[in-house]
Amino acid sequence: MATEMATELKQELMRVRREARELYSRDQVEEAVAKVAIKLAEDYSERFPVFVTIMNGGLVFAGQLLTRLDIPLEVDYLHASRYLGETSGGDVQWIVTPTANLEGRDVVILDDILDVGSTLLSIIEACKAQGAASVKTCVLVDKVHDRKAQPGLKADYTALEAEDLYLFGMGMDYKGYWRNAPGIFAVEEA
Ligand SMILES: O=P(O)(O)OC[C@H]1O[C@H](OP(=O)(O)OP(=O)(O)O)[C@H](O)[C@@H]1O
Ligand code: HPA
Repeated sequence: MATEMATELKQELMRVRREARELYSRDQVEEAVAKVAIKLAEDYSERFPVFVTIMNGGLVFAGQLLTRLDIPLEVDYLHASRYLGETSGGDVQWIVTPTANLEGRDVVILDDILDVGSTLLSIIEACKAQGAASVKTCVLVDKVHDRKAQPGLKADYTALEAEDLYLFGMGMDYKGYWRNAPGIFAVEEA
């Protein structure tokens, strides 16, 4: 029954948070974000780029990063998802496309995590198809494993690396929850 399931989910969400392993504290994340911001500010200071955040996961990272960039830039977002509240991914589904005209623009895509990389690859392709002059990617965390959609796939800017565990916090969700967790946490197997 629906109510019983909801109770189970509530208990699971509390257990996952309680038992999670902190990989990076909020302060460590902020420090890493500040370093990436320095590089981006150098590279884009005179290019009037558009920074496109991938919702929902990219929200927290973008919020931290953008205010550290004192350069003229535009902010836009798109919503694409291939996990849809689950912990394993399917095909990338586009929910909202960017409103800015990307033709001729220098585009920087912001996201929380590069895992397999299918999401970023699909978005890079879509931005190029719209005529972007350049498309670079910037992620908060790169999950280290050998299942990348293309061997050796990396973002152009990476704040942190993490081991091959299911992560949440700083924008990354566990079953739709805990994006707000203050740090990067790994789910401990029950
Ligand atoms: O590298 P990949 O294996 O493609 O996974 C990375 C993507 O997965 C998550 O999004 P999700 O589909 O969960 O949507 P969300 O942003 O709403 O959480 C995350 O925010 C990335 O966009
Ligand atoms: O480890 C993860 N956590 C949250 N969202 C994700 N999307 C891809 N991998 C992950």
